[in-house]
Amino acid sequence: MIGDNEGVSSSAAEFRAGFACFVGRPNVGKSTLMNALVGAKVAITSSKPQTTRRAIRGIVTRPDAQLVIVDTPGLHRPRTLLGERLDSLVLSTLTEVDVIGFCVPANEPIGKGDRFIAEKLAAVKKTPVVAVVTKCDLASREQIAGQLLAVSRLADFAEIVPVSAESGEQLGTLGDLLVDRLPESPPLYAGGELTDEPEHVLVAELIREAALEGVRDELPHSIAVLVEEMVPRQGRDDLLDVYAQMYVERPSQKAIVIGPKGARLKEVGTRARKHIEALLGTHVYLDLRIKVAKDWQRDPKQLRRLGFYD
Ligand SMILES: Nc1nc2c(ncn2[C@@H]2O[C@H](COP(=O)(O)OP(=O)(O)OP(=O)(O)O)[C@@H](O)[C@H]2O)c(=O)[nH]1
Repeated sequence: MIGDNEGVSSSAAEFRAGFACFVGRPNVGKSTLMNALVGAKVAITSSKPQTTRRAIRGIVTRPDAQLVIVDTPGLHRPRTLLGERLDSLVLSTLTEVDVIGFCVPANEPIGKGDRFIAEKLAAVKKTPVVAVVTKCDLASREQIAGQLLAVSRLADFAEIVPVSAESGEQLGTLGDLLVDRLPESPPLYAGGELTDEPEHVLVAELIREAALEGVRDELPHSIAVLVEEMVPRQGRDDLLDVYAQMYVERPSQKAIVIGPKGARLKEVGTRARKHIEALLGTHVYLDLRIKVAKDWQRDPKQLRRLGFYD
């Protein structure tokens, strides 16, 4: 008994906890990687670039450590007001975390975008950077070796590790490399918690993800979802009414989302509802409406309304 207690107290003293974030140009697999490490779906993923707009935290709790992962939007050159705000969000995130994972895919040559980010990271001197070569399941051994070498020439990284979120290869190693750079600290969040995003934000993200499936390339940047109300149905403890508003920028986009005779919007609603039910563990009635908010990405007032604060 005494031996057990000693074991607990000595491991508690070495417990590490802190924050990590993944950066990289859009579509390199940051969200997928975070989900694979956390083991649950908390950040949305899609094959379209720049679907992630918020710093969503996923929490990995192990016997020896707790890693809180902040998922950042793709770092890119500002084009719209929304883009500028995203970039300042990313840069402030970088100085607040204990370790940064810089993601470069194994199956694409290093380009201007990667160099742009590597330069930004070099300027954030106080945070160690682990370079992560992602999507290794899509590349040959030679390609991976070449990419590791090319990445090592980009900047002076603390470590470079090849991984695949798809096959799970080297995810444990990556976890260890990140944890090694966390300070000694008791856990920051209670066990079992996977994310600290408010529920309505996660619900809005699930709806947006459902709406993005199978639509044209320009649409992702133009869709925003606001969950206006989530209330238990009167007299029922197993049913939640969710009222959500989807915004697009142009009437033509509204028509795409709605589809012929409303078929697409109905599909989006059904898909989103299933994910929300899985997230919240209750039956859900989803009231989903769609509105045109002209050029909302360029309008500070509308941006604030949709949750993108200065
Ligand atoms: N085969 C394979 N595909 C992957 C892997 N990781 C991500 N992907 C795919 O790559 C695409 C982009 O992944 P995301 O995780 O959304 O990329 P992201 O970097 O978070 O993208 P943004 O949110 O746009 O910045 C998706 O279609 C993923 O399924 C991997 O390890 N292997």
